[in-house]
Amino acid sequence: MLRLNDLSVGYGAPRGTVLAHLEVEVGPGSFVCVLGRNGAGKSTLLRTLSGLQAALGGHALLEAEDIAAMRPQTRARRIAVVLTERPASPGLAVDDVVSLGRQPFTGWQGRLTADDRARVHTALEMAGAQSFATRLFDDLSDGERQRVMIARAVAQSPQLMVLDEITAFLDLPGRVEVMALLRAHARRTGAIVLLSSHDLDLSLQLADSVWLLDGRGGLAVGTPETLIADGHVGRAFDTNAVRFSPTLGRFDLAAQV
Ligand SMILES: Nc1ncnc2c1ncn2[C@@H]1O[C@H](COP(=O)(O)OP(=O)(O)OP(=O)(O)O)[C@@H](O)[C@H]1O
Repeated sequence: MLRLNDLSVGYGAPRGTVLAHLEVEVGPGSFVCVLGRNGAGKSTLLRTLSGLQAALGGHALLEAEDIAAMRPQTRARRIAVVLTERPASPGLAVDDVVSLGRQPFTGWQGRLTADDRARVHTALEMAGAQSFATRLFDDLSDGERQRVMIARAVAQSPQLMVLDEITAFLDLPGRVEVMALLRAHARRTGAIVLLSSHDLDLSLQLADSVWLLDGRGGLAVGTPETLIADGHVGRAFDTNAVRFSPTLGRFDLAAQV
């Protein structure tokens, strides 16, 4: 269970609070999409939930344990984070990079057990990265690297997986495939998967639950169906040029454009 308990996130002055007093609970096995326009606060929220940024107030609890107070080793075992930044991995082959996902569990020598190796193998297959497992990570395309980082997170077998705009470099079939595999991973392992995305259509089709940031500091939480029907999606994304149609379930150009 992930619980946001009166959580406020943001920065010092001048930007200050981005999202305030969040109260949300997520059960195991949920695939949650975090949606909102540019600057709404998706990355700020996900960084805070990953323990990479201090909260301005309140707590984020994973299985009742405050994420901010976890020892780095504990956090590394329980939370996997995938960001769009490219980690430089000079000289490392893809399977070495994915094996790093097991590092929080290996002893001080970092030796992989047969179980660790099996998890790495399965993760590479799941993420569709098996065919380039022996290549150098730094030689891969952006989309291929993104799959490797997903494989590393899967190999880590975390309770919470946080992925920030990771589908940005993937082509359309790749995005569908990756989001579907993350949802299946959540269901199969009981992990909570939190993914921010600008892929509104796909997210609304695949998410168990959506966290919709309205860009004014508000957060609406619900199933895609309820958020669409209640007009939250339109309020968060409509502009003079495009409008979300709840009946069609997609954006249309506004009449005057
Ligand atoms: N390091 C920072 N210091 C101060 N303010 C920041 C910092 N990073 C982001 N912000 C501000 O916080 C707000 C939320 O930014 P954030 O990056 O979380 O939005 P986002 O929803 O992830 O946007 P995008 O879709 O463009 O990636 C914005 O107003 C942004 O300018």
